[in-house]
Amino acid sequence: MNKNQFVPQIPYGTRDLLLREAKQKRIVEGSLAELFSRWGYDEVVTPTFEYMETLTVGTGSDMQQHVFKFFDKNNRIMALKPDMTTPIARVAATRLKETPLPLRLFYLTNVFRHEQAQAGRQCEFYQAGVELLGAPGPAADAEVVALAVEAMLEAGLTNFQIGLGQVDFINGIMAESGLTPEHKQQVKYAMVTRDLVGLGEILAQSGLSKAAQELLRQIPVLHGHEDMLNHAYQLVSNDLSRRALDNLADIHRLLTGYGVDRYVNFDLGIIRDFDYYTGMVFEGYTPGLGFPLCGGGRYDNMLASFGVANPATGFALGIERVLLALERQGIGVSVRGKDVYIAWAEGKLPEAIEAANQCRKEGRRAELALASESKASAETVIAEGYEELIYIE
Ligand SMILES: N[C@@H](Cc1c[nH]c[nH+]1)C(=O)O
Repeated sequence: MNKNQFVPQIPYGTRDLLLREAKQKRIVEGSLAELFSRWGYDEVVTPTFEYMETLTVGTGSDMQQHVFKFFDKNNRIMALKPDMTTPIARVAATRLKETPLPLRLFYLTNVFRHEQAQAGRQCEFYQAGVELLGAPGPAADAEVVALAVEAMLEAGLTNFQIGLGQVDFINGIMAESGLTPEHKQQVKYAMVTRDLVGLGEILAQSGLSKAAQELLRQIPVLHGHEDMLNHAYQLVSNDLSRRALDNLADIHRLLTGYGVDRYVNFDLGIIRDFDYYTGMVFEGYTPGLGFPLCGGGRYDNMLASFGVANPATGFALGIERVLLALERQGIGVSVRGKDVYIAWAEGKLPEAIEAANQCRKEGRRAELALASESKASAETVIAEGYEELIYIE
């Protein structure tokens, strides 16, 4: 081989989805689009990139470090969208401003974030998600969580759990703790990354009372069912945290009505990696995958930053993560095989084209040979997975 031969590479954190994987992706996305539409959601498509200042309005400072930025011809800073929640809030506050609420929107798209790449975590990845805009109460939150459960079932997963949390539980504790803003940020970061040792160290240096430290240290392990909520209620005395727990109980009651409560437990340690959440938050986990399959929550302040104050809630599901989980759990996505191979003897191409047209009209997947061949050689293709050989002679 020529030593100087150019070996093209793809950028860090990107992947080619080939053949079977691309087909599986399309099948899963297709069934999710139908599911969302059965629940009354309409699709929206927004640009791949936005002005950086638009994304800054929506996403917090932490996420901005993960955004891919570039300049347009006029030197304005652009960014590849790191999620769809901010672009949808922009659309809802501008072009869809006059549309009656609530608005139910869904999307299937690629998004971009600088990440430490590994299987299931790439810098470019695909999301399916919904945003429910203009509805403040637990009914909207329960709808979104129930739809997330249905989306995972629709994709073929059965073994998963949703952890349901509420950001105000922690906010209430933080507010009464007297932590400095800097320490608050560090505590939150340790909780997002589930770094319990780090959390312990930060608290030890915080100057808080032993009781306050103990309470904050417990948050990441506060997960379970109703009895855990009751226990948490006893731990806190501030209004904000208690209202957060009441809100979770209300949402959970509705999830029982949806028949999905067995997939949901409470997890008060959930803090998502976007700063925009203002209420319930959730993440979906499955065995064998070290990061969430889906996540979402309520974000009531984002639309106001675009000039139209409206509450909102939503979630997104990682398509590659779902495919990876299906593969690791040995669950096949049934991908349609090859139906017919049409081969032809010397001079018979026109008849073979006609046969191929006919098969395709009947909805069969027909592959037409591009050169004449003997019947014996054509017959070997059956071993390649075609269901039928048509030989024109
Ligand atoms: N945009 C969030 C998910 C979400 C949708 N709506 C609210 N949250 C994410 O990418 O994780």
